[in-house]
Amino acid sequence: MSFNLFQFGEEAPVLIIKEFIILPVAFGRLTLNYGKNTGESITLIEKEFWNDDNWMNKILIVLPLTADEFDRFQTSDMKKKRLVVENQIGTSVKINKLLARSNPKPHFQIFMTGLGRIRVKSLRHVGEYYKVRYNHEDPKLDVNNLPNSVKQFQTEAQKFIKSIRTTLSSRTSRQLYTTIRATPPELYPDLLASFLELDFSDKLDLLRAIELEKRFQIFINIYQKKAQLIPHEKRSTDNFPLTVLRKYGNFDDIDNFSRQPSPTKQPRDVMSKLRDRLEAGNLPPHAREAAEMELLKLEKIQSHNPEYHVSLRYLEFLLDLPWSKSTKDSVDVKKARLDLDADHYGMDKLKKRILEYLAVQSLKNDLRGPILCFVGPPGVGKTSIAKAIADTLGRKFHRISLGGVADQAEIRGHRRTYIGSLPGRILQGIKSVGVNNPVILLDEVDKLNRGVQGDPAGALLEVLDPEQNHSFVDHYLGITFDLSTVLFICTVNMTHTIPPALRDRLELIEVPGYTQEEKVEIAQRYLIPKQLKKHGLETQHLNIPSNSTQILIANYTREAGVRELERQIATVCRAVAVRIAEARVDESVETFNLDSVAIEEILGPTIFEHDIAERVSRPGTATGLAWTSFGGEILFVEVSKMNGSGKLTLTGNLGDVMKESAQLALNWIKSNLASYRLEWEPSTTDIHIHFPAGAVGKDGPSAGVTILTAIVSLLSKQPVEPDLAMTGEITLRGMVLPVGGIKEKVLGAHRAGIKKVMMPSKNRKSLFEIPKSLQSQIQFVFVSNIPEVIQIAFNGRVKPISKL
Ligand SMILES: Nc1ncnc2c1ncn2[C@@H]1O[C@H](COP(=O)(O)OP(=O)(O)OP(=O)(O)O)[C@@H](O)[C@H]1O
Repeated sequence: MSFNLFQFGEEAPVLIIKEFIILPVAFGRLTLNYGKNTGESITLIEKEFWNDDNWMNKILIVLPLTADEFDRFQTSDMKKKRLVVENQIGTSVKINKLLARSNPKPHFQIFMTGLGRIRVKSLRHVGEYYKVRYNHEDPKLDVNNLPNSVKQFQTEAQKFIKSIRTTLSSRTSRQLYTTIRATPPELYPDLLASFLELDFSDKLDLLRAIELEKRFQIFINIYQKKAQLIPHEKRSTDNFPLTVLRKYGNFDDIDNFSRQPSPTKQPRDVMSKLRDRLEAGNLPPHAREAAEMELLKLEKIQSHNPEYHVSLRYLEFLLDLPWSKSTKDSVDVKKARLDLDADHYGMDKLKKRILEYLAVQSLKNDLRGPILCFVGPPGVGKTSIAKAIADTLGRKFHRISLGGVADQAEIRGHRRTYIGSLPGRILQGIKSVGVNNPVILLDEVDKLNRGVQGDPAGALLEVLDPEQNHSFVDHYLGITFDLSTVLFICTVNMTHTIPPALRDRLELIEVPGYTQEEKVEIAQRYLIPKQLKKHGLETQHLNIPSNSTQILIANYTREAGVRELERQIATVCRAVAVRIAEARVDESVETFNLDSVAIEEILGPTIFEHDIAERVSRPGTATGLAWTSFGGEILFVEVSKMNGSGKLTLTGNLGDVMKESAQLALNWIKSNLASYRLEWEPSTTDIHIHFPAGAVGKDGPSAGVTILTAIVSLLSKQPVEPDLAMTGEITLRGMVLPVGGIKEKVLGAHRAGIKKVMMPSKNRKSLFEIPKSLQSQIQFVFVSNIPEVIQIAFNGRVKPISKL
């Protein structure tokens, strides 16, 4: 995946949704049913919120589209999807409550509060849903220079509020006034509109009105249009607004608004509360001094001054930080061993290293030491084992995803002089867990980007360096905060993209992909019980025998880890939950046995077919093995020739090293044409080599033997042996050199149904990494030069003349 260096703004998951709007400062409730068209939204909510302990602190973007735009989005490719959503206006929201229900059919209920308008800058597909980068679109109202529409609005709004008030209890009406006072004036149209039953198009006009003059005018038009719908004689009576007032449900929710201070009057109790907190908090001297200074400054600023809010937010953040709150460690290596074994199958090497680490640190009575970094494909349990470490130590856990971060301010905060400045993610995380010694997982450190906004890896170095991190300065906070008691753990998918200076500080520990047998064990022991519990099912409700788990793994997933498998098991559990909920009426609930027929009924026909033999049945194609950040995978190489002038064309998003391998292969063949009796006139023939799946970037020298085999296959008109996959680097003189990632490649080959793997002789020693169960299912052949490659790839059907 590549990132544009010039993408600014924050990133958050996005719910792209047809004709549903939540306005800033409004409450909204959204019901998401499990259905064909809601798969992406459901996965988003499950992964980003339901399965994440930190969901309360996350931002969701709700992006409303018209029916027309939505259809266009659904039916187009990624490029066109981007055109549909980029530059659109949406709302950033905070989810207040999330309910998963299975009655009458499975659905999520999401209760949320709109925070502000945003403009989408760019769209990114992450697995099965989308994320957007966005900018805030919050122009402020200049109170000294009000546009005309705002003045007109003030009169209309007063009428409106007065009439609403008569229909409300005195308590609710007080709350309403508090809410209005607490809302910045530029958001008044949104606030009042949230009390009206509005059409989608009216709401959309209002949402998309960034310019304030226009926004106020739109509200006035909407309000007046609503008023005209009411018969004249009723209009003058006080109950007019009731007829247009939305049935708002729980009016008490309005209380939640009142967390902001009044923009027109400086509430005295805000100051005294802050002072009380300052006195009660056990702040170190330098933080106390900074807080006192800020408090003095705040007392002097009028509350309608924009500076007031900036200063108040800063002070609240400073006081919220857990300067002296920490949890007590319980480092007990025996217990840690049991805890890790209790939720994680296998992973012996990793567990051993973690226990050693804990043992050493407990002897030193200090958890400072090398920074552990777990390396492996997605879904192999890197995050969940880090969480288990936190649990066994009795520490709080916080995860920070760094994928695609290109701005050092994400780590170290913005200086307060910036409008909308925020603290960095490290301190935000520490604030959210409420203690200063959590385990912080820095996820996807290998996907940090260097952007125009500074180098985030440099900032991270400071965070991780034990020499420096006791006096870490976040630009927003402006004073030092001691990070030395935080236990940092990093995860990466691949090592070569970790910024080099950072790699130096990390102790890399490999977490490899799983074999089919290991996956069955993980599913039977952990994933199935976990999902049953999550869906409110008992073991007597659903039986998944291990041969059915095998079918799920082989036919419905293709991954190195077990994340997709867990998702498929969750789908099965949901389907069974529905059956049980429906069956309850006549009270007979039998154990549901998941056999192959039931699997197909619930999950549909097999997703992955083993079609390799068919793909390589024609001359000119060969199957290679590649190592990617998702684990090992098979990779096809296709070659064709045409009349021309001896040109070589390479397609399929290749890196330079891979292009060089192709050139090497071709040159070796040119110099050995005669001895293999290959039909080719280089000066009048063009050769085209293509690597399918052009969207995925490919590089490295290990495809050399595969490219060579595919070309020989084309020129000799002989198909390559079916069920054979290969890897190895070639040299111009015909040698085959060893390559890396053998274990992942072999696991990938096995997943794809390959029966025979050809690899360089020098890689023979890598076989010890491969589980015994796999060694008996795959035949390994070793080669040290190109003639041997050709001999094995064609099973003796292509031979050099000299050996005839
Ligand atoms: N060995 C294992 N035993 C039990 N459960 C496992 C094991 N490995 C993975 N899992 C489960 O698989 C799921 C996915 O794991 P997790 O999210 O930790 O993967 P990850 O390696 O961190 O992936 P990513 O790199 O995408 O963040 C979790 O529910 C985890 O508990």
